[in-house]
Amino acid sequence: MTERIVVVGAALLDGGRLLAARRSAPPELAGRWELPGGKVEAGETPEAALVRELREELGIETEPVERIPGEWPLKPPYVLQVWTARIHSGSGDPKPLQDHDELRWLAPGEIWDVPWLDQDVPAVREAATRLDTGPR
Ligand SMILES: Nc1nc2c([nH]c(=O)n2[C@H]2C[C@H](O)[C@@H](COP(=O)(O)OP(=O)(O)OP(=O)(O)O)O2)c(=O)[nH]1
Repeated sequence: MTERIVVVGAALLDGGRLLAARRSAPPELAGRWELPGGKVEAGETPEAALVRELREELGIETEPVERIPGEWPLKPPYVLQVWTARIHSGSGDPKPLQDHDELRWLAPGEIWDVPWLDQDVPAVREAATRLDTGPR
């Protein structure tokens, strides 16, 4: 069996906008934009990993809403799964505490204004279709 490690990404939706995060490391990914998140650890559910990663990386408390159907290959053995998520009220604004050096809330017409990681493009396309109906 080949090892397969799930990376969870958050499509954080707020006010009809999607949060994009610019990676600061490693060098081959730095400067490109992604959905914040990270690797699911042993014994952890993807939803718990998402909440933990967003707390660590952005300093926010969040709630996963729904899994976006599909799974996208990253550098083996990693695969990307994406959940839409919302920020708890009173949690404050996300801050680039770890792994990122800039954050942007993208309105529907701005989704393709940032250079996403190539492997994130199909997932972002799916996430963008949820903007109209996402939490406000
Ligand atoms: N978080 C995240 N990682 C992504 C995306 N697209 C993509 O190729 N990756 C890659 C980058 C990394 O090689 C891997 C996830 O690593 P990470 O650095 O975000 O995860 P982590 O916090 O758990 O990592 P670590 O520092 O604990 O090793 O997946 C994405 O949209 N979000």
